[in-house]
Amino acid sequence: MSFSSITDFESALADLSGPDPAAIAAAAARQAQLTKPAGSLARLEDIAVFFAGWQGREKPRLDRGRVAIFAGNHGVAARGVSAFPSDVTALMVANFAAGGAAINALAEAAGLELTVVPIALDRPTEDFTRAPAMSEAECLEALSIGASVVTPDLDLLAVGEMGIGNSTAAAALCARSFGGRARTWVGPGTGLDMAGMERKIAAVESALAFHANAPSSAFETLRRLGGREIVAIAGAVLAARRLRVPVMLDGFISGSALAPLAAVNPAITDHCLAGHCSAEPGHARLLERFGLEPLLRLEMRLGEGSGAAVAAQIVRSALAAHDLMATFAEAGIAGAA
Ligand SMILES: O=C(O)c1ccc[n+]([C@@H]2O[C@H](COP(=O)([O-])O)[C@@H](O)[C@H]2O)c1
Ligand SMILES: Cc1cc2nc[nH]c2cc1C
Repeated sequence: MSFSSITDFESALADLSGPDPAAIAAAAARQAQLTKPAGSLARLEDIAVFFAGWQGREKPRLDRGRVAIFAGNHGVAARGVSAFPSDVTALMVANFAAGGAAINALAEAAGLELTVVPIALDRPTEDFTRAPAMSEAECLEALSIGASVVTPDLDLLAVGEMGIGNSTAAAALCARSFGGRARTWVGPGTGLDMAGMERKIAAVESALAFHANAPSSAFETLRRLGGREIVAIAGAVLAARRLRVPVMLDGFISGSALAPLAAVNPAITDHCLAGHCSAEPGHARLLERFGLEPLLRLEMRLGEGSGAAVAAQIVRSALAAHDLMATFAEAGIAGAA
């Protein structure tokens, strides 16, 4: 899937297919027959049925899962809104390639493959407090780059990001999409002190004022306030929907990619699970807006797909129970009276 025009993007967002009702019914019926009191595996049961619906099979699988990490640099970082300098983005991309980052260990532990996609790191986006972050062509290109990591053989796509300054973009995207004051969406990111937080709040406030009269479409919000890695996540999630590949979201920044889309069509998160709730304060608020209950609350705030990779292990447990447990009939046990 690629996005060669804004219309391509808008039609994909307007025309979201649903899960397979027959597979959902078959998986739910199987859950009801497994040797346990009805509902006792609770959300593990829901996860199995969710995967059945999107994969279109009674017994869903997780043979091939991919973590896709997108990386981008941000003009707004020059405003002192991160605890780290922008060159750390490229250095961490090199670390992902060398196998030394947290996500390398966590993807390996979860049995997921890892794809790292740096996007024009030597060309930071414009400072969105005084200009649109990207041109239309740049935004479409980032959407298509995101879509290109999704292949029909995937059983799960986990989305992650790396980009110094991108929690400022995420806060701006959420505020513009869902309303609320800048300070309700801004948090410490990589570890800002109080003075840094005030600069970050001021940057988000300036951005909201600068773009206040711009069209409120999902594309314009992404283009004006997003970053290339964030836009790529939006493209990947749309492509996954087209191919019915379930998605595991990561933290605040990965989720913020869907805020402008959800403001237009809330069904965009229907094929997504929230892997965890990050310590970044805006994340809990964002998940509430999406109506998603996170699988984990470990107070992580790393990004790079780390929370999504850990949560994939919960999915493995859910699918194993669904696939491998005996039914009451098979075990010769009478069901509930
Ligand atoms: O996933 C999260 O919720 C999360 C929370 C705080 C920071 N991060 C990561 O830290 C970077 C953004 O933080 P900052 O302070 O540079 O805006 C970016 O590379 C993210 O992957 C990620
Ligand atoms: C070291 C470092 C690693 C990261 N991984 C994702 N975001 C990050 C930000 C920093 C600063």
